[in-house]
Amino acid sequence: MTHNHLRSLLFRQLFENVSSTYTYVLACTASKEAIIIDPVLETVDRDSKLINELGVKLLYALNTHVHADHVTGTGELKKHFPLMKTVLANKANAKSDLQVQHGEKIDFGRKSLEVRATPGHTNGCLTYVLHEDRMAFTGDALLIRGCGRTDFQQGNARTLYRSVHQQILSLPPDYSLFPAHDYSGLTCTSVEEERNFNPRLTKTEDEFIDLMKNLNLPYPKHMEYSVPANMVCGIYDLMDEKTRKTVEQSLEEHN
Ligand SMILES: N[C@@H](CCC(=O)N[C@@H](CSS)C(=O)NCC(=O)O)C(=O)O
Ligand SMILES: [Fe+2]
Repeated sequence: MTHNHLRSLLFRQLFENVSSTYTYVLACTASKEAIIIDPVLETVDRDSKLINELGVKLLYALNTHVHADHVTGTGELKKHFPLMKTVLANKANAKSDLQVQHGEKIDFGRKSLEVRATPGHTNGCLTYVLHEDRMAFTGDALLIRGCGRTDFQQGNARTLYRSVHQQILSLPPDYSLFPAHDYSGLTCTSVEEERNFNPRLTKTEDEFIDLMKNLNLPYPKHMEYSVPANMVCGIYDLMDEKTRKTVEQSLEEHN
């Protein structure tokens, strides 16, 4: 007799349309233990309601990195789910309940995420791999047909190129890849697609570095307060006063 129902995954991809961020809820259907990846402050109420409706128990809120373009929802989520723990990479040098590093596992029920360090967009960028469901959550290291920029925080194009090739595109070709953002309406991709069609990562390392130097993108509009807010996982009490006031004000304007 098989027990596949005991190993199955409950999965939701959610979208925040101001920052074009994807948030993911994953739960083990057998135990109902769940995690959330990259929640956004503005959509915490929506996401909390969904988690309650699904009847799952939220163990961890994982940030793939210290985001620069929006404030993480992990701090506000703690108010809804007090036992939940915030997670960031130890290399992020930030404040979180748990600091994880390359090679560690994050378990929820019968499911286990492998933590892979994929620096280059920031030093603390992580990719979370769920091998048994052949999925990986790449944050801003690898975007669909793109990649994270390398012109601020601790960005380094050579490091990013190596991270993506060694830790993400080296996964089996059928693995599905889920990024932290998409700006063109695409929702997910696969290792095979990105190996063949990623216009940046199919270049040589030197060509990639040259291309990344010349992107000329404007800085994210909310970077000045998003980075310090995310360095403390979006927890108001841990923010300096100016950051807290700006975050509160921007949330009021949103609501
Ligand atoms: N316009 C947005 C910011 C867009 C941006 O810079 N996105 C980042 C990911 S969020 S740190 C990025 O790496 N983009 C790569 C690319 O090629 O677009 C805003 O103002 O918030
Ligand atoms: Fe980012």
